Amino acid sequence: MALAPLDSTLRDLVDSHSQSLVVDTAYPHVTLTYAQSLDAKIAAAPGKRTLISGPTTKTMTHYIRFKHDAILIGINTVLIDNPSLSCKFSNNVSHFITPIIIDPNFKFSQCKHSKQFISNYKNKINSKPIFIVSDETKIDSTDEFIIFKLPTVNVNDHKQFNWNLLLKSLKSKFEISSIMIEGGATIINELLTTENSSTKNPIVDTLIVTIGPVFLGEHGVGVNPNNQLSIPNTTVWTDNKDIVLFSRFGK
Ligand SMILES: NC(=O)c1ccc[n+]([C@@H]2O[C@H](COP(=O)([O-])OP(=O)(O)OC[C@H]3O[C@@H](n4cnc5c(N)ncnc54)[C@H](O)[C@@H]3O)[C@@H](O)[C@H]2O)c1
Ligand SMILES: Nc1nc(=O)c(N)c(NC[C@H](O)[C@H](O)[C@H](O)COP(=O)(O)O)[nH]1
Repeated sequence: MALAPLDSTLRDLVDSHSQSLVVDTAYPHVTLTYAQSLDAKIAAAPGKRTLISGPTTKTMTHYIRFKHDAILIGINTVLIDNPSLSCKFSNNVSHFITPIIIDPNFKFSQCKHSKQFISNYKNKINSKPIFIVSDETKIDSTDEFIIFKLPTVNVNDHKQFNWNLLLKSLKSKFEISSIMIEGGATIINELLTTENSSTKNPIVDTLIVTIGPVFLGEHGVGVNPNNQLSIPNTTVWTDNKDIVLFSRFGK
């Protein structure tokens, strides 16, 4: 289905929040963006794809994709939502975004749905997807995707990547200068409280949160970072349905 027209104020806000203030850095520009309910849930229940935001902010999401080299999500979101991870916004030119999936144990091998983003690569809609897997995983790149191996540490029996190493590696190995991170909950919670190890600023440069006019209740999947967190430099947009909060988070 065609996207709704892009609201011009939203376009200006995305433009002013998508540029790196510091260009010469070892890190890509990181935009963290997601849609949440009024009770800070991003899905109605684990495993349930849930529409929270409306058509105007959906167009904004695709415009944000248009402004970034890559889109990163966690493997659970891939398995639950079967996302297209493509950019449907075009300004006479198409934008080939690179899907990046965080999948230390390569759970993607258990994927039972149609793998939309792989078909999109084969149909020349996306760039070739990159899976980030643990360096202990025995899987190699194929003609459908790139396997990129990184070391992990064990935290509560989970293999954990270091976000600083991961983001710097994406820039140095794949020339990714800007990355949009869409979730899910685990990744959002981690990134909200991760520092850039050189500057000690938040590792996220820009935060864009869409709030839909709905409560999703106690079974919902929540955004709840470990620590208390104040959001600096905020600007708010609304169309009297959704509310979008923009922040130059990392500065
Ligand atoms: N509303 C929104 O904007 C939005 C956006 C994306 C996803 N979602 C929802 O989020 C839910 C999924 O969230 P979730 O938390 O279960 O899954 P997730 O998509 O965040 O994936 C979590 C998995 O990613 C891997 N991972 C994450 N951080 C890692 C790290 N530092 N090192 C190594 N591996 C790491 C692990 O395998 C982990 O189990 C789904 O219901 C989806 O619909 C909502
Ligand atoms: N903006 C937004 N509003 C929502 O109500 C919602 N549930 C998501 N969720 C983001 C999640 O990552 C989805 O899986 C992808 O947004 C799927 O979108 P695509 O198929 O890639 O176009 N995002």
